[in-house]
Amino acid sequence: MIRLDNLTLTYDRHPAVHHLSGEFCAGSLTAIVGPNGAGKSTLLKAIAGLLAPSSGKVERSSLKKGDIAYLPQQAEIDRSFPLSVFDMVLMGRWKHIGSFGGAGKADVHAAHHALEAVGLAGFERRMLHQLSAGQMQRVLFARLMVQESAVILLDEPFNAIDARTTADLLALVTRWHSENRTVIAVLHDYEQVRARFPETLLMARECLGWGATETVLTPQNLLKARARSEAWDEDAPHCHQAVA
Ligand SMILES: Nc1ncnc2c1ncn2[C@@H]1O[C@H](COP(=O)(O)OP(=O)(O)OP(=O)(O)O)[C@@H](O)[C@H]1O
Repeated sequence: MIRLDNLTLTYDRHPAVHHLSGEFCAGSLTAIVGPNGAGKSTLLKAIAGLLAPSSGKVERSSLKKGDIAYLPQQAEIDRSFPLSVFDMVLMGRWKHIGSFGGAGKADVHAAHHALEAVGLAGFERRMLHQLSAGQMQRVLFARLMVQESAVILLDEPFNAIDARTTADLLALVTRWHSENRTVIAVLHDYEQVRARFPETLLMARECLGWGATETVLTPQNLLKARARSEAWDEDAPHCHQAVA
């Protein structure tokens, strides 16, 4: 379970996430939604341990760093690095391989199996910069598969991805959920969220709703989120408590 306790996250003292409290239960499948600039990616980074809270905390109970897999937005991934598809997927096995060991049979098998599962068998030797956006996303999902993490964080995983690839990758998300992993995804497609994600956190820097998707994604809440984000002052001083 991951618990947020009065969590506030800031950049250069500007608040991006405000006094957020609640919990992601073990095995839950949650969408984080909200307008642009609502703090969704910032929250995901804090859960991944990549951004320190300016106040409050993220409690990860007994989870260790390797138990949390994080998929950033595609724009944040440098594809010019000379790396093959196979090596990229194999890198996901680092916690099994360790710092000094080489990849064993089981690791190589897991990487091949994952590439097959995402429909990229035969692409092993391709370099990352030779892939389309959709193929790259399949590679990143294959890497998540071999990580075998208890918690999987996905930041806009289906952005600019065609319907077929989205359906394939959504099926993987559903499989992870059935395997009792905790999956948290930042998404913008409300229909997708309603159809596939039982829990939703709606935020506009602060929490506007967190719970069963049908009770959170109401027209009133969505209007409130839009109004809240439009009204937000980018130059607001450090962390005044927002009024609910
Ligand atoms: N590295 C950074 N340095 C300074 N400010 C940042 C940084 N990253 C994000 N911000 C600011 O923090 C706020 C929240 O950004 P964040 O990326 O978390 O929003 P988001 O909800 O993920 O938005 P989107 O839907 O557009 O991806 C925004 O006002 C943004 O400008």
